[in-house]
Amino acid sequence: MAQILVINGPNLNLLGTREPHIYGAETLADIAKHLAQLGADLGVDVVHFQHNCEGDLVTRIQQARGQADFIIINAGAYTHTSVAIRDALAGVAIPFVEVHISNVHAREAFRHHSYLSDKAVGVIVGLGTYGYEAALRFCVRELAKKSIN
Ligand SMILES: O=C1C[C@@](O)(C(=O)O)C[C@@H](O)[C@@H]1O
Repeated sequence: MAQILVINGPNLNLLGTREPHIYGAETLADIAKHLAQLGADLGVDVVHFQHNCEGDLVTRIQQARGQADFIIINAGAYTHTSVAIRDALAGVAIPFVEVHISNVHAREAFRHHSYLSDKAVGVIVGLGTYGYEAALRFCVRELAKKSIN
């Protein structure tokens, strides 16, 4: 069964209570549960990982080599700062989709640049927590295309 690794970075463990006017009321546990259920319906294994530390995120990306077929990543604030996470994603060469709950382009200028976007297969911003579901559906479609060809 194909594996899709969902990675969430710093402060996303606070979803539900963190600036709900920006990030909504859903918790990370709600999102993880929903994605696991959707993954089961779509026939893929969804593995979830959250960490607040950059090095742990890098290590988890490295461990995905040979395991994950796709990565969905919301690197939180590290999106805008982390060459290390960019290098890890490039290093393992696993296709990935970058997700942001908020529309980062409608926010502070420092959120407009991402160290990940030009390496991503695609980027989803501003769709709220539905962005994760959209990303998962996209990944499953891509994997199905690959297995047909
Ligand atoms: O932590 C986050 C969350 C975020 O990645 C989002 O999902 O909208 C946007 C980032 O700028 C911010 O630092």
